Amino acid sequence: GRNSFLRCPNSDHYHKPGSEKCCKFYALRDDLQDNLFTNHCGDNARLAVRVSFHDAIGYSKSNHSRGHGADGSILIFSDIETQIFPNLFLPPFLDQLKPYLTKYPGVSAGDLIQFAGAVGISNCPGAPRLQFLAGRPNATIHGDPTLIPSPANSAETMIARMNDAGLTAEDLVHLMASHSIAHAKNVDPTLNHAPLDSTPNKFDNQYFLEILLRGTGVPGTTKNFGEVNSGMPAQGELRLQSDSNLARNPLTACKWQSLVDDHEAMKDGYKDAMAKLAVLGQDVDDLYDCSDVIQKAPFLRSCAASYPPGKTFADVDKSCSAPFPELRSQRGQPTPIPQDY
Ligand code: HEM
Ligand SMILES: [Ca+2]
Ligand SMILES: [Ca+2]
Repeated sequence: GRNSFLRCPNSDHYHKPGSEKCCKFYALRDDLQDNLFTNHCGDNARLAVRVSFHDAIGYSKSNHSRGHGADGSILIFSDIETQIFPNLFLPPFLDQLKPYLTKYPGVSAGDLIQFAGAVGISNCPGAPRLQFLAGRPNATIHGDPTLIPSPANSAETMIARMNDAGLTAEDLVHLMASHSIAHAKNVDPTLNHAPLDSTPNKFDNQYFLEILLRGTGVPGTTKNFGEVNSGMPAQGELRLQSDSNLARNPLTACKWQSLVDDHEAMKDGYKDAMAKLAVLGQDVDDLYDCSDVIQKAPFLRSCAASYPPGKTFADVDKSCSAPFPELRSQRGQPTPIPQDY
C-alpha cells in the first residue's frame, strides 16, 4: 500500500522500498514534462518517441560493431549518427535533450532517451504506460545509421532488419502504432507537419484503418522519396510507402487488420514491443525497474477506428482473408486535419 512508500530526498515524490535509485527520474520527469513536452502530445513528444526507436534499432545480433542498441549513441555520437538521411533533421531536437544529461549526472544517455520516449508518449491520450528500466551504460561506439529502416523499404526488408535486431514481424506491426501520433516533417519538403493519420495527437486505431484506405493522391508535391498515395490527401494526410507495404503484405496484413478495432491489443502490443526495443543491445540483468515513475496517459474513450467522413468499407484495400471488422462512420464532410503541434 501507499504507506510502505518512502519519500525521495528533498522531494515530494515517493518510491517503493529498494527503489531509491529511481528518485532522480521523478525530478527528471517533471522537468521534461514542464519544459520539453509542456505536458502535451505534440512535436517534442513525437520526436522523443522517434528517437527512442532510432537509438535502439542501431543494433545487429550478427555484428556487434555496428552499434550497441539502446545506448544513447544517437546523443553521444550525434555528430556521426545525424550525418545520414533518417537522422538528418534530428539535431535541433537532440540539442534540446543534451542539457538534461548535464543537469542529471546520474542519468545515462541511453536511459534519458528511452525515458523521454516513455514520458513523451504518456501525454498522448490512449497510449499505454510503458515499462522503464534504468541503468544503461553510456555508448562507447556509434551506431550504424544504415540499420534504421527506410520509408521506401518493402515489408520483407523491414522484417529482416527487425529479425536481425532480435524483434519479430509481429513486434514491428505493434511498434507501428507509434505512427498514430506521427507527422512527416521532411518527407515532402513543402509540408512541415503532414500527419500520418487523422488524429496525430491521439494514440488511437485510426492509423491502422486509414493506411488501409485506397490511395487517391498526395497532400503536397509528388514523387517524394518514401511517399505513396494517401487515402485522405485533401485532408492533408501523408502516407509512407513503408506503412502501406506493411498493411498490405501477406506476412503482416492480418496482424495489421486485427488492430483496426482493438485498442487494448494496440496498447498492449506496443507496450510489449517497446519493452523489447528499449533494451536492445543491453544486459537486462544489470538494469533496475523504475516503471513507477511513468505516468498513465489520458484516457481515450474510443476503442475502435471509425470511417472518416465519406469513406466506407468499399474504400478499404482488404489485405487479409479474415472478415473485416464492422466499424462506425464519422458524420459530416471531409475537413482538413487540425494542426496541433
Ligand atoms: C520500421 C519502419 C519505420 C519507418 C520506415 C519509419 C519511417 C518514418 C518516417 C519517414 C517518418 C517521417 C519523418 C519526417 O518526415 O520527419 C517517421 C516519423 C515517425 N516515426 Fe517512424 N518509421 C518506422 C518505424 C517507427 C517506429 C518503430 C517508431 C517508434 C516506436 C517510429 C516513430 C515515429 C514517430 C513518433 C514519428 C513522428 C515524428 C515527428 O512527428 O516528428 N517509427 N517514421
Ligand atoms: Ca544506439
Ligand atoms: Ca492517431
